[in-house]
Amino acid sequence: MNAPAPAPIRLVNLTLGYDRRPAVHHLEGEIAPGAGLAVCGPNGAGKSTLLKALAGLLAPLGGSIERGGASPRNVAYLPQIVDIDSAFPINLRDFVAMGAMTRIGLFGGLDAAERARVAEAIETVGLSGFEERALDTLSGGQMQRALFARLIVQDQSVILLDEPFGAIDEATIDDLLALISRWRAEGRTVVAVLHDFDIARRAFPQTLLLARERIAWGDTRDALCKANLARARAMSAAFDESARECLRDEETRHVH
Ligand SMILES: Nc1ncnc2c1ncn2[C@@H]1O[C@H](COP(=O)(O)OP(=O)(O)OP(=O)(O)O)[C@@H](O)[C@H]1O
Repeated sequence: MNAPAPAPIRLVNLTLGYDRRPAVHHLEGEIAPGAGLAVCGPNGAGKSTLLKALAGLLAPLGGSIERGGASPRNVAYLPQIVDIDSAFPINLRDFVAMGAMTRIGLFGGLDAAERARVAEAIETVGLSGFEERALDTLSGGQMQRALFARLIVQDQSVILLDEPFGAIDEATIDDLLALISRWRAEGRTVVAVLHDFDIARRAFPQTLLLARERIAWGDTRDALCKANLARARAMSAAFDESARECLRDEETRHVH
């Protein structure tokens, strides 16, 4: 694995947001090495925001993410498909090879070992024969497979997936879930934002149910129980988008 010894990722009183407006409040928890964690919750709950922070793309407004010596560079991050530019003029092989960039640099050439790794990744996701195809000619499911092939080449110990199964068919979902189990069997940590609770129950032992704050974090079946889901919906509906400051911070300030 292209990574240092695994350490837990600790979220310490973590508050995240944009332009000082909090989107996720006071999150506490620990993601153990090798964990399979689903992040679920209503629209706008802060799921993608949390993933961006775990990927090192968003600095906390408060609190911290402790990585035990690892850096965000040791994380492979798959953004939501809407945020990916598939019109980029590149063929599938070169796109998958971009996963090797942290090892070889932006303009470094691929040696034989890296080329073999790229070919194997393409085969693993079932896209052999598509190597020369332009990215913008791939179907949605094929594009998702290509993105997973790039993650294989990245070879990181922590893999973050933002809604990896939107608009793809059952067969592709099954293949990609098999890949996720393989990653976990290799000791990698996988954190995935999921809207489909059945997939969370099937493939992710742990779930964080988020609605701007932590509603539940633990065994997936317990976290996604009816009572918690109802609470998440109510919290989300009650959230005041115009609130510029975190209410709990305000209260703490008044107490002191
Ligand atoms: N770049 C941004 N600038 C300002 N506000 C943002 C930005 N990105 C997200 N937000 C706001 O942060 C909050 C959380 O958004 P986020 O995308 O994390 O939610 P989500 O749980 O992933 O939602 P969904 O299920 O709809 O994808 C929302 O209120 C959103 O409008």
